[in-house]
Amino acid sequence: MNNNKVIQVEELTKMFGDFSAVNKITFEVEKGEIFGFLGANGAGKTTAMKMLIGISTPTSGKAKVAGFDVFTHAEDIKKNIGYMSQKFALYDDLTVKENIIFFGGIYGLSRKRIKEKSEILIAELGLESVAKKLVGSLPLGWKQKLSFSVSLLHDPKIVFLDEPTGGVDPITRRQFWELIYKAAHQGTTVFVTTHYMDEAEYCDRVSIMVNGKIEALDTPKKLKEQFKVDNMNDVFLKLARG
Ligand SMILES: Nc1ncnc2c1ncn2[C@@H]1O[C@H](COP(=O)(O)OP(=O)(O)OP(=O)(O)O)[C@@H](O)[C@H]1O
Repeated sequence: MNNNKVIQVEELTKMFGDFSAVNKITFEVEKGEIFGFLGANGAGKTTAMKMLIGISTPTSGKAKVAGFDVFTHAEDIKKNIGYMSQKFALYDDLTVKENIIFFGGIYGLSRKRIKEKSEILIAELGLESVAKKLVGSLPLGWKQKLSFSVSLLHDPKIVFLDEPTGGVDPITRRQFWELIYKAAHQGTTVFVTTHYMDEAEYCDRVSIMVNGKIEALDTPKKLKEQFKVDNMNDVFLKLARG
């Protein structure tokens, strides 16, 4: 595999009975790229992402993630990726520090490494004053930033973010995106689904799924040119709403 291609997908398909939830999608994502994965509700994003993170076997097609084949090496994929969603966050009844220690353990980090990482992470996020507080007592935006950092504890090549900023205000979302940029600058590939079109503008490239197919894929700038509109919201409306 070309080392710069962290995701390689060819004609990937998932059928539920006669229904193609994901219908022959083909794309590649490079190292350090922020790849936006957009589509209206029911377009097939979650189904596609589940195949890429190794928890759902495709019906047909090919896909490699972090160098591993989704058909034959799904377990290796799980160990080598980060994952964060709005729904799966941290444990509310553990403190900030305890969550880091807990997830560090799950990811197989040594005690020494967990200690180092937790100090760096708490300092980077400016969480010193709340390190011993229960995560449940923190505002949602802080939880999401912490959850993102925790998903990177084991230095994965790629992190999958499933609507990571749902429900928080635009300023907090912007701060969250600063963390995404930082991870990408350090070489982590970011695969992100979102319903916020301002966030689509922040991606290096964006794909838009409609009824199981990728109907458009390019940089936000080129997509706006192609559809002759001046924002991603209008690109999305033209495609996803017909
Ligand atoms: N296990 C399943 N069995 C049958 N149909 C399914 C199953 N999972 C998903 N689908 C269908 O596949 C289609 C795509 O669903 P999917 O959840 O992937 O969409 P999505 O783009 O992630 O939507 P959302 O933004 O609402 O999460 C939908 O029509 C859904 O009803």
